[in-house]
Amino acid sequence: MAPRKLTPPVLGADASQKAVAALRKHLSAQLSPVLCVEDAALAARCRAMASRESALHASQPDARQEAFPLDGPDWSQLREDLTALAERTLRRLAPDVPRLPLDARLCLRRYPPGHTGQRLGAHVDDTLCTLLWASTPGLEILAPQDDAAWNGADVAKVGLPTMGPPPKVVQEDDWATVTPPSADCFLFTPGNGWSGIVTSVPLRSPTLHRVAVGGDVERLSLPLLVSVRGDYGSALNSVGEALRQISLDGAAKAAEDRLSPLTEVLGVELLQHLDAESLCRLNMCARFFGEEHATTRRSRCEDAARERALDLMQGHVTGLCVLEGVSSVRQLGQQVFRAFLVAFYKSLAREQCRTFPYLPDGRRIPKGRWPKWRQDFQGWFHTLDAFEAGPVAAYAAAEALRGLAMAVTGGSPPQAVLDAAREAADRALLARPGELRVWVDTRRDLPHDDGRIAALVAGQGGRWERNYDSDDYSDDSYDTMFFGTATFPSLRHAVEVKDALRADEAVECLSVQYLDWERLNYLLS
Ligand SMILES: O=C(O)CCC(=O)C(=O)O
Ligand SMILES: [Fe+2]
Repeated sequence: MAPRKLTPPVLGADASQKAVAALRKHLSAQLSPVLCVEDAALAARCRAMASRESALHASQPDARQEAFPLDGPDWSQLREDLTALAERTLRRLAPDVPRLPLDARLCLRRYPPGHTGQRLGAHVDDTLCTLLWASTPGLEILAPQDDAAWNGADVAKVGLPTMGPPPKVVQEDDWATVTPPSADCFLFTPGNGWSGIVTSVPLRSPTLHRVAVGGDVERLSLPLLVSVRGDYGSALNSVGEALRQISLDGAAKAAEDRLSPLTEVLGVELLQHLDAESLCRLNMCARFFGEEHATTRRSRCEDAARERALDLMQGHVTGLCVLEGVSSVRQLGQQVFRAFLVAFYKSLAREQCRTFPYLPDGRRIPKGRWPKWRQDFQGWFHTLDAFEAGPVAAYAAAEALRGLAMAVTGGSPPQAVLDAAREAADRALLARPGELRVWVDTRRDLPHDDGRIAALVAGQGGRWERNYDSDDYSDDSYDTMFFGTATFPSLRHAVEVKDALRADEAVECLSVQYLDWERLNYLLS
């Protein structure tokens, strides 16, 4: 019996809000959801590049399926363009999902002619989502006749050994062949990581699929496997892994067994003591199995994160509360509050690595730790994470406050508000962790003064190094320059000794290496 054919709905470039809402419903309702995404130019590029690449590889005798890694600038460019299409698709379906950094893998699969039956076994992709171009149909998805009798846990168990009750078995006629409506289509399918991230489009299950293709035609495909990169990616993935375990080992029990028993055992107060990342992980679980707060409709973890972030913000937005005539950050109007968070994030993204390269525990701040876009529930974790990271957040908050005070008052905020923000920024700067190198210009290029300067610097735990003129090959011993560097254990150490250093007759002036770092120069002057 020829397999049934199934044509997925198309997400057109000009789809209305209503059409997109219908597609979301479709994704949520299907056991193995698939959408088509059209892009004629990209599809044509895939076709041309896939056949060119395939021609470079000799066929293995009897291979039912071969996969080739793709190297070189053309493939990198294509991967980027496909990833951009996947991201656009994702954002149209779930605009509330924060812009998480994505990673994508691309390979070429070749299904040589002359075989029948299954060519790539049934699986769910370990991705956030997958974008698939293929030269001909051949992808099959699970679409059982008794659809209503299946749930997500059944799909997760397909093909796996289990100790529990016998899993559902997929029959041959439970598969349907996906037939896109045109050759310009890509197939978009959610993977295992979807549900941990795209909570606004819940799924019955991610897409269980396989490839079965027969006949005399060679089939080529380019699957783009998209996942979330970085800390969040691994945090979310490990939660995804744990959740899969839970759903495999005891789905029925877990669905009933929400977060409340955990908090009953450990106490709700526990949530106050978790760091942002742990809270985020727990929240991910809570969103699956957790209890919502009856009035806020947020999960308990999300609520706890929000409360803690508000407490931490309280000290930083005093000036804003004064301007708005309220006494607590909780009373700030939603618009003002949002504007503050946007300004805070802008400032954080600008300052984090340059002014504050180190976290209080000595680690370097990883690039992109705080993404610019923070909305909805993950925003609270980013906010909390930032405020837990020491003075960098206090500095960003003070900077944000100053800009916002200007905007709120049409350019003339009360001096007291500006002064308070300035003071908060200076305090944050003085608490900057990590080494600081100070440039010291001297009045003479003679090394005679070095002992004195070195002693002053060493008094604050620092070290002094005179710069040498590497081009000076003359045999006099004074091939030293008019400057050197003093490296202090922290900025505060430098500020402690700056007056004594500047008072020394040998010292001309002090500066820090970043010339646009005006405030620090001011503090050191
Ligand atoms: O080749 C195909 O059409 C599907 C490939 C696939 O499912 C995968 O690479 O995960
Ligand atoms: Fe796949």
